[in-house]
Amino acid sequence: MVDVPTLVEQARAGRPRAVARLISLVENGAPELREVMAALAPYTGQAFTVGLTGSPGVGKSTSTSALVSAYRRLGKRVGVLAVDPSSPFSGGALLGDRVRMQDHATDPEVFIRSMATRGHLGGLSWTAPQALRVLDAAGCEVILVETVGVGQSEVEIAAQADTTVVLLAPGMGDGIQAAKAGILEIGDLFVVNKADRDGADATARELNHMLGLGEAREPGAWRPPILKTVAARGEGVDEVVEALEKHRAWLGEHGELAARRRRRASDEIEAIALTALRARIGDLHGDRHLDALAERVAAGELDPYGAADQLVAGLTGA
Ligand SMILES: Nc1nc2c(ncn2[C@@H]2O[C@H](COP(=O)(O)OP(=O)(O)OP(=O)(O)O)[C@@H](O)[C@H]2O)c(=O)[nH]1
Repeated sequence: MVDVPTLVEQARAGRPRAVARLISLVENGAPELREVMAALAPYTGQAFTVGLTGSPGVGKSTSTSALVSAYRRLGKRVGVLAVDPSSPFSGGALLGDRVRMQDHATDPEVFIRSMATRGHLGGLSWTAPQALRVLDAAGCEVILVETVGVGQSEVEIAAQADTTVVLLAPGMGDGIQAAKAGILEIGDLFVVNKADRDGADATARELNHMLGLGEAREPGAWRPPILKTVAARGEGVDEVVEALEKHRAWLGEHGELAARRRRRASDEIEAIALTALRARIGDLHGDRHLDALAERVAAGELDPYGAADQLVAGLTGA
């Protein structure tokens, strides 16, 4: 049995084990989640969430760790969520292996957690936002969401944050790769890491060109800055924090923060509702009903839309 009220109280007091247990409940899609989310709701909405994405090897975990240090210097409580949508492995193991994060392992004001979401019942659309709620309620003022890889799901997760940082590194043809993966559109901030290597300026220029940053924009529009860092030495990282704070202020002034959060909430509600519907289709009709419809569709006796209508109609009034 999970004692939800006690767990929530402990998490709010910043007890790492309680935070970890709540995130495990999210990850496992536990039945207690409904109660957990209801209890957490009044304490959420405070954290500034920052998504970080970029090709493997650009230095995401090094940058995340450097950003944690920078925010800690400002006295902020920080949460880190590393999401790996392609991995079925869960628990803290993943990040535990990530040596660069170990600098913060003993800091009681830093909460680090990795999540594997492959095969999760509700999919990604609700696991990451719900884990964010836990960290938010635990008093994290900033939450960094690092995604592993740049597949479509990773991009979606990073784009769900208040502010999204796209990381690149010189000499990897990264600009072009990023454009292909559709991540240029989601960047509020671009960071060319490994600026100690040749080609950082060229990458920044290429990016500037691809983003059309030289062109005129509407007055008041956000112009994504391109910054350079050497994350391994912490260089340029304070400037990234400054740019993040600028973007946060811009979001607030333009009503975008609220709009982004509403969009995120609406995705979350839809995902939960769809999961519930899917479960009800299964419960109400069982496979036999679906099989019978499928047989008729396959035999050309019924069209798939008509069959789907019959399935959905069975849900009303249930
Ligand atoms: N030269 C240089 N190397 C760096 C810098 N930042 C990170 N690295 C190195 O780049 C490699 C990849 O860094 P990670 O932080 O693991 O990169 P990642 O993007 O998280 O990579 P994945 O774990 O594969 O997703 C490591 O060997 C780092 O030490 C930098 O600013 N300059």
